[in-house]
Amino acid sequence: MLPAFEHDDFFTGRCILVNGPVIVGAGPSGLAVGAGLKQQGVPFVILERANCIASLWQNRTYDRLKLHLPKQFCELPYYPFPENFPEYPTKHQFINYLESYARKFDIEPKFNESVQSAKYDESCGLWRVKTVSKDNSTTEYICRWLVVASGENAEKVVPEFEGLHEFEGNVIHACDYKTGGIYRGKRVLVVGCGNSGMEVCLDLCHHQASPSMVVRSSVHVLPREIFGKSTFELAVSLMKWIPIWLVDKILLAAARLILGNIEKYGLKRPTMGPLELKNCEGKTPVLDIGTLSRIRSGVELVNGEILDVDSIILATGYSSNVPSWLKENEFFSKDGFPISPFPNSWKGKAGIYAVGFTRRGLSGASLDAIKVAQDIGKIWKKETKQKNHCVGVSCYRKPKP
Ligand SMILES: Cc1cc2nc3c(=O)[nH]c(=O)nc-3n(C[C@H](O)[C@H](O)[C@H](O)COP(=O)(O)OP(=O)(O)OC[C@H]3O[C@@H](n4cnc5c(N)ncnc54)[C@H](O)[C@@H]3O)c2cc1C
Ligand SMILES: NC(=O)C1=CN([C@@H]2O[C@H](COP(=O)(O)OP(=O)(O)OC[C@H]3O[C@@H](n4cnc5c(N)ncnc54)[C@H](OP(=O)(O)O)[C@@H]3O)[C@@H](O)[C@H]2O)C=CC1
Ligand SMILES: O=C(O)C(=O)Cc1c[nH]c2ccccc12
Repeated sequence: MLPAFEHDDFFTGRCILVNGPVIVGAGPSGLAVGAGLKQQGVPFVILERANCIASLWQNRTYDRLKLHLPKQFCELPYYPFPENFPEYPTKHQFINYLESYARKFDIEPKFNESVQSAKYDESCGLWRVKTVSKDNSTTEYICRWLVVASGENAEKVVPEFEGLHEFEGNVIHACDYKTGGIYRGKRVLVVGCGNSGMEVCLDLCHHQASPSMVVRSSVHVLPREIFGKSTFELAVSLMKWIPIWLVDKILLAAARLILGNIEKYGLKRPTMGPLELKNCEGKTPVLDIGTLSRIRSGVELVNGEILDVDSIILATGYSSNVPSWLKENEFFSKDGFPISPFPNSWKGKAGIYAVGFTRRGLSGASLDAIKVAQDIGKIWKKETKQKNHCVGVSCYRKPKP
């Protein structure tokens, strides 16, 4: 049955019926679901607001970025990284991999289509997904399944603070920072001490700028490696055997041994351990790739002082944008993340799915993608078989004798 149009919902653009799921976002999550569906012969449409795949990686990250988890935790399903990739691939290597991933599975997202709203139409049991493109034309996609893969980092968080509007220097968000060339010899205030803030500071140091970092609350900094083994890998192995709080204790002891007492640089540690904090609140620990040694080599601690700076970089994080377009309140909460925690966050009612919202980076996204593609594939095949059977019956004509 085709959807009934409501009075208050008058729509003038194109209308496209999709025989399969609509996937919102062509980042690693959307591509991984696409690959799983392609393998089963299930048709789908990926809607992407940018003009390329993985726009977070291509357009909103700095040049020097490398994956900070070892490569085995960052591969997408069904297609491994090339063998010559280093332990921590560069962003360019990762982007090349994603491009070949899309090519391998013949995934062609619809670019420049930003999803403005998605609503379940109970009258026909279908999702109605409206997009607007660059030329302002609108399209409505109608489908049985909706896969939300728009990312945990869809929008930048830009805080308001006193004096920001009067400040005459240059203010950017970390997502617009590429390299420190233009900051040579300048005093730069970096607001935020997550992985972005830390790595932007390090890059500024490499470019002979003088960064100061605002540390609002507390942060766990861990060495990226512990005795030659990736901290993340070590944590994952330990968690199979011992409780998470004990793993945290071990990580913190190792961090103390390797990094020393970081509190003396003004970096207070949260009371909860690093992995528990990541699990409970989604706050990612900083994996140090050299910033700490720069702090040691001489950054002053400023507290309540007035700082004279030339530029500001807001490394204040990101948010999901799902609440701005998804008209639904059972599966996603107001913060733009699924209400049910991992591992039950991938499937909702009425054909809605979420991929890449478990705060477990690329490995979490891959796990979601496999489950979602399998689930949709199973239902799609069953329904398609039934439909074909029906069509077969209705088209049957008794041959003339
Ligand atoms: C600087 C940085 C470094 C990171 N490094 C690592 C790492 O080393 N290892 C790791 O595991 N994770 C890392 N992450 C986490 C990151 O979330 C994942 O790497 C990955 O990008 C998540 O993929 P995704 O497809 O879920 O989201 P995204 O990559 O954000 O892709 C979502 C896509 O959806 C599109 N979109 C959003 N809203 C709409 C809309 N309304 N309509 C249409 N399209 C829309 C976006 O344009 C985007 O292309 C990093 C994150 C950042 C910010
Ligand atoms: N190499 C890599 O792989 C990298 C990975 N990433 C990943 O990208 C994701 C996003 O990281 P990131 O961009 O660092 O964001 P985060 O959300 O991790 O960190 C944001 C930081 O900004 C601070 N902050 C927010 N608002 C304010 C404010 N108004 N005043 C002062 N401080 C403020 C936060 O402080 P508070 O804690 O007090 O809220 C926090 O320190 C993470 O998952 C991270 O791991 C990022 C960079 C590199
Ligand atoms: O980089 C990110 O955003 C990630 O979410 C990767 C990640 C998942 N679990 C972690 C635990 C410690 C450090 C990074 C991660």
